[in-house]
Amino acid sequence: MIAGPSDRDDPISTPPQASVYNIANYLTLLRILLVPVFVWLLFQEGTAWRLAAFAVFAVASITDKIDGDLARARGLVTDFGKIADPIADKALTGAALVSLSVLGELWWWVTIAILVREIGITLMRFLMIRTSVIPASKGGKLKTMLQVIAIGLCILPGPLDPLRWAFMAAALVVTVVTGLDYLVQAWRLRHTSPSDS
Ligand SMILES: O=P(O)(O)OC[C@H](O)CO
Repeated sequence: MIAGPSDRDDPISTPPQASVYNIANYLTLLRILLVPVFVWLLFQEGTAWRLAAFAVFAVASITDKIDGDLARARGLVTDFGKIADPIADKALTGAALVSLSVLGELWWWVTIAILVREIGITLMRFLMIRTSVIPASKGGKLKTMLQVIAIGLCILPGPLDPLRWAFMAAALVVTVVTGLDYLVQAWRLRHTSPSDS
């Protein structure tokens, strides 16, 4: 959930790396493939479908934790994983947020604020990919964990409102703050010559 193949604090990529064809990256791809399944289930009517959507969302979220642990334990951290892992997280949470807003169960402004941050940081990572890879920070992982819990609570049927909105508010705040932190990190990387470090 909050850990991924991208779990490394050093923003500069250093070879040699494991092959990209490894179990951790396959789990990341599985997470992406589960997104349309999850969305389809979410749009079906009835409590059973809701619970099925929640189950798929939970499984997909758990692969995030497993792929990160595997990558670290088996030395499978790759630049591909560092980029693909946050994208898989964003595909899952982004699809969930948009779906909930389309269904009228979440304010659009919350979804848009989170999407702007997520897409913006992803674009920034791509723009900087030639010079450095900015991996997920601890704050970024906390953000994903809070988003997953908040979304999970929104998916679940039942009277969970105070809890739902408390987690969604916390997720929103951490999403914005970590986004600003990545921007500062990127600015520093661009304005620090190799001789300065
Ligand atoms: O905040 P980001 O963009 O680094 O994403 C964090 C990842 O989703 C953690 O797995």
